[in-house]
Amino acid sequence: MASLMFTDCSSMSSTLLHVNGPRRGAILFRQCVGQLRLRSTASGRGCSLSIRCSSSPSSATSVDGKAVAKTIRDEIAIDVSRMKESIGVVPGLAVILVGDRKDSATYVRNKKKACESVGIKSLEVRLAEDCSEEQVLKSISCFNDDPSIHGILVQLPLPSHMDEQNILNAVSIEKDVDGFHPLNIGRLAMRGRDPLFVPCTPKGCIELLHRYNVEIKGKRAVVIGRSNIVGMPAALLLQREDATVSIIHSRTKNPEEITREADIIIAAVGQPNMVRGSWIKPGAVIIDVGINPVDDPNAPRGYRLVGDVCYEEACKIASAITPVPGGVGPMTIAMLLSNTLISAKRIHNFK
Ligand SMILES: Nc1nc(=O)c2c([nH]1)NC[C@@H]1CN(c3ccc(C(=O)N[C@@H](CCC(=O)O)C(=O)O)cc3)C=[N+]21
Repeated sequence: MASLMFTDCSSMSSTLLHVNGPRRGAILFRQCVGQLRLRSTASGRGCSLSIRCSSSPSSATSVDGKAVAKTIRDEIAIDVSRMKESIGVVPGLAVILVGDRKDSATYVRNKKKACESVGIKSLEVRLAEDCSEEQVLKSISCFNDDPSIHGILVQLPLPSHMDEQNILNAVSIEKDVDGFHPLNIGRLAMRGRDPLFVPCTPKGCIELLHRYNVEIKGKRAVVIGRSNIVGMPAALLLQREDATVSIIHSRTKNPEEITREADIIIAAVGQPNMVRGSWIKPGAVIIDVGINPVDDPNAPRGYRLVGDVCYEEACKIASAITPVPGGVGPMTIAMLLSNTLISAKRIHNFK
């Protein structure tokens, strides 16, 4: 039983914070700057809580990644048909899937569906779990040379007998729509330089902040997690947007204390409900990248998805938060389509 202590709700004062919904009018949010009494019961992975508060607690805006992703797909579809009509080129994405992980197969299917929905051509190569690294490299090389392919994605994780670095390095930097090539990451890290592609998930996180008019410049941002594909590039992107950035990882001594300083939190660790209400500064904006399956016998699939942030606690303290599912996940796929379109436009010099 964890107990989070805020005291005396009746002295709660509030300031109004402006956050705009995507393409909607301004919404006003109550930023709770007073102290609340909050008791939470942490049982296993779930987290339930009860707030005893004399006035009703403020509730965060749900940052609707699903809706924003739909808007972005519509924008992309318009550009794709404009390109096809004026120069006869259809953007093409190649996806390489090695092995038969169920989750990977689902993601790849969703990417394919998303491509179809905007008119991007998609090609899929499936290789057996026990195929050789050379076979993967050969597929990559084929797509590198294929002028009808503008983006190449190697679905991760790869089987353990393969050298991921070796394989990601083989993708032509001009077609690296995942943005995982070291040259792209290096350019992302350097001032005055620009990568050809920004990794999809971090790009989706920043896009959500932009579309909800969350100011990043001069704000304190905390990224929880330092993976090559999300945490690290997310921190680099926030820094490029002039935030003051801290990165929290498994060896950080006082993660809760540091996170509590943040105006913007990007959580990408893969630990269900790790970030609790007590970690959050009132009024903070939270982007939850975690997509963690937890057993739930009542759910149709036998499990449900939860984020890295305890949503029920966080939504009472934050000013805005992404749900899981329906937050960052759909944005990742929308950004993959965006990167594929950017690539095709660049290769064909189409504005
Ligand atoms: N080379 C590579 N690039 C990737 O971008 C990549 C990858 N490998 N490997 C796996 C991860 C994971 N990933 C997701 C994309 C969309 C959702 C998504 O749309 N999720 C839905 C829920 C889906 C469901 O209900 O199962 C949502 O959050 O609303 C999730 C996860 C991309 N990844």
